[in-house]
Amino acid sequence: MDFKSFVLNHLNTGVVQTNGPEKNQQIFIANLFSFIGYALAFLMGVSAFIRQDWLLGSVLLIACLLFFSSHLILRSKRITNPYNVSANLVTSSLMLLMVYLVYTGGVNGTGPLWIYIVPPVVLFFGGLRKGTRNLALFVLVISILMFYPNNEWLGTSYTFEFKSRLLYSFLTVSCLFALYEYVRQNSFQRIKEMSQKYEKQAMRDPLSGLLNRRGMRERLQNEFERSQRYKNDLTVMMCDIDHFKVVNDQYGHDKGDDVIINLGAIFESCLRKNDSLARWGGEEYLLLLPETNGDQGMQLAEKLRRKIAETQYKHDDKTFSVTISIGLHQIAATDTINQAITKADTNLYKAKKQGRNRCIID
Ligand SMILES: Nc1nc2c(ncn2[C@@H]2O[C@H](COP(=O)(O)OP(=O)(O)OP(=O)(O)O)[C@@H](O)[C@H]2O)c(=O)[nH]1
Repeated sequence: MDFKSFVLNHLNTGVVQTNGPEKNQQIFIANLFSFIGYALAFLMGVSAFIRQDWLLGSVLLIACLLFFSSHLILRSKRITNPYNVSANLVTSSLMLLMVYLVYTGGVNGTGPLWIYIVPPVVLFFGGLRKGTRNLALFVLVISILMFYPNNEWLGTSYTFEFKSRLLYSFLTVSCLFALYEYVRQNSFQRIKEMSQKYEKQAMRDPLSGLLNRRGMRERLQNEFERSQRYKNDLTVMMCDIDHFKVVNDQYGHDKGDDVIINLGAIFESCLRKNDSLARWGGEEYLLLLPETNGDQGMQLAEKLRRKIAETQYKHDDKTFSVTISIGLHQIAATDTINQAITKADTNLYKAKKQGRNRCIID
């Protein structure tokens, strides 16, 4: 394994496809943060030991171990939500380390300069609400430590100007990061809603609002697998409007469209919640009936056929009605989805050949 793939492997610890892209990105960045955290803490800890600053060196090495543990947690299969546990560990270790640096002053009083790492990390891991809460807690703790009279709660001493400017600049940076996180969350939410909307639209037929072929394929796949696993009955029904060309020719395309929409509504009104209905082609509908055998499917088909034939449409001062032909097939264990649809289609063809306005099952 070369160095690049080693680093990428390391940073992708805990990334699995089932998480989805947003979560995986968070896990990747969590690994990156913990990697930077433990590498920096380790180097600074070693350098503190070389300077014979035993206490700072030990604290930094403990921080290094905590950051490394947050990475190990992401590998764990036993922890229920490894990302959350790891994120909590990174943020709390970082905040404690920074409180310690503010308290002691670090190397020559430069320790507090590291606290600007806190806002981006805390807001990234905690999100806007929890992140702001953690930041407020952090500000409260360091303010009490720094502004307690006579630097009594500090292991070092800072001038009032240094402390107040440190606090102001920290608050400014925190506000800017919180604003950025707010905008980022809002945009992310909007993009998510839009992509869900478009994903939904891509599954629907714009005229009738029913599922289109793509949407129905997904349902077919799911129901097909379910019926095979639990040995449940499953019936497909292919319906086609008879002589629909005549409707278009005599009453116009718009009226034809109305008929297509209305038929969809009639089908829907007769179906169960578990059934699926799609506009499969121009004037063709596909119905999928889980836990329904051929006889039960045939009863429903007859009901639909009669209801549709009885429905009257008005055009100017004329009324007309349409009929449908239906081909059914109860799916057998040996059928593939395509074979089942072809068999229903063959029965529909037979119904058309035998004079239309009828239902046929094999
Ligand atoms: N108004 C309208 N018509 C459509 C739509 N999609 C397909 N059609 C029409 O449906 C008609 C289908 O005609 P054919 O395939 O000859 O079948 P048919 O006239 O229904 O005759 P049979 O199926 O043999 O009973 C065509 O005239 C298409 O233009 C649509 O979205 N709106």
